[in-house]
Amino acid sequence: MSPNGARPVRAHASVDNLRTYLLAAARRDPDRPAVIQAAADGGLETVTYGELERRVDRLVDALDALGLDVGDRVILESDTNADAVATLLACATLGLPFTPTSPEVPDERLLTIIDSAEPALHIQSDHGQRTGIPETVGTARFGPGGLTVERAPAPRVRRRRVVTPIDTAYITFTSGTTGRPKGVVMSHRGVIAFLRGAEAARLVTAEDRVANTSPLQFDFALFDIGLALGHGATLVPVPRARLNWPRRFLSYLRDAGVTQVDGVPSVWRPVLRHESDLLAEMGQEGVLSRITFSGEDFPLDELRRLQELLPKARFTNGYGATETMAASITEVPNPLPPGTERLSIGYAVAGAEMMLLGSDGSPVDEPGTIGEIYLRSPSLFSGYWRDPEATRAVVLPDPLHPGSGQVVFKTGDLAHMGPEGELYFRGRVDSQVQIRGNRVELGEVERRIGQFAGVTGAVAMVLPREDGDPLLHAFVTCAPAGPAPDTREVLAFCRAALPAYMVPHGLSVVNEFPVTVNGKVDRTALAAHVAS
Ligand SMILES: Nc1ncnc2c1ncn2[C@@H]1O[C@H](COS(=O)(=O)NC(=O)C[C@H](N)c2ccccc2)[C@@H](O)[C@H]1O
Repeated sequence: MSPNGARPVRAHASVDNLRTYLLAAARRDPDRPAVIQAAADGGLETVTYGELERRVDRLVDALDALGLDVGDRVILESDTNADAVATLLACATLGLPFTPTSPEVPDERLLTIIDSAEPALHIQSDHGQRTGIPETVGTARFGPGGLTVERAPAPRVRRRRVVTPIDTAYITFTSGTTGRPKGVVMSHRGVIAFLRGAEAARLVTAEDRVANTSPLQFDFALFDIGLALGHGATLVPVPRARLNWPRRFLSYLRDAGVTQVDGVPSVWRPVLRHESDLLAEMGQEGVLSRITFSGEDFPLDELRRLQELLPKARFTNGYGATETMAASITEVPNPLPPGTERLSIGYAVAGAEMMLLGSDGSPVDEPGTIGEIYLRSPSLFSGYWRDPEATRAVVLPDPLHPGSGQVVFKTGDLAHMGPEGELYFRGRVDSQVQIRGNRVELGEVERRIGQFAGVTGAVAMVLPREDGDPLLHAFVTCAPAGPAPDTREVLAFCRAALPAYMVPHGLSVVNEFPVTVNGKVDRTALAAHVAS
């Protein structure tokens, strides 16, 4: 019995709960490897499904003893590893929503999240460095030995007894474009609905070893955990430090026998730049059988170079927003047919539906015409944490059946439909820019610049200006060997093929593109580059 006499809360094995869904393989074959990870001695260690479940249950008992109530929040700060997964599964078992964050998230952002989430507990790993957690929050550490409580959370009376599928599994804070981060509240039912929908894409079998390269606060990491464990496969978390050293990154993948690598496009940039030979060697070995990416457009010239090095691998484009975990999983042909201008984001996963609406709210079903993607999905989030107004702005009555009570998610993404109804991403609604009254598609400018000899990457954006038209500016990276391209020549090259209003006003050569903590191109940092 727990301290105040209540029956301990548990998720019953029969209902949808992250723990039951992700540990199902432990029932089937507890000796299979659940996680292969870097060991303290620099080698690799394996945690089986049986061992993982033992760690979960030991953490459940320790957390249960703290007398937290279903719905009390826990901040889980860690790199992705077996003990972090055990901790989030222990939280799921007890109905404690976890807010994932990672060591590289700056202090003031963590404090903003704590201010919003008002968590009962902050848990970090044994060797976590975080200090300065407010007194109102309990603190603890986890490790292979279990949970060590440093500061017990404030006592509370337990009101709830059971954990239900619509209870919150996690709240992940996105860096919303407007400063204040928004807490995306995902229920057990929602997360499992997407993972079940993704099963139909048959990305993974139990023999696969899936490398995760995203930080825990990015739901691409949570998808990787769900995908690997949900199929009884093996999760291989890649330590952050390895990602910045391409040779160490590739040797880690090889040593761990990784068969799939999940990551945003930027994780491949250093490898393509510095270790293409080693990657080509691995491509010939044929162990790497699938590359799954998401988060932003994969620049096509980089994707083509990656495909040349991995001719036997399959490529998958995962599209969607944290508010529904994701929306579509689409096979990308390898090699890309010549002349391909954009990647398809295909069709929504089983059980969900993407539709295009025009700015007047009417359905767009004319191939080639741009509309905004609205998503009907069983994995729709529960809402933004304590922000009903922001929720109402994106969870809308189904425009096709307004009286039905159905709701859809307004994605803020634009797309056009292809001949078979498959969708092609055309940027964000708020990134459609007008230059001197003309709509400019930044991707088109970037594609043109990318064709200039020696340019390896291009990012176009408008720089805000107090007075007068916003200025179109482009940033390029170039091959390490060759000379930096002459900016005047690049602009002349644009003028030869683009209307005048689409020719950048300025062009900067940068060594590499800055990325956000989630690994996406950081356009704010780029703009600051020019301001400085
Ligand atoms: N494959 C894409 N092409 C092009 N633009 C994209 C793409 N995937 C997102 N995006 C963009 O990123 C936005 C969502 O950003 S997010 O909320 O941080 N979520 C993600 O980036 C990852 C997403 N939750 C996810 C998790 C797990 C598997 C697949 C996808 C979308 O609305 C798109 O604008």
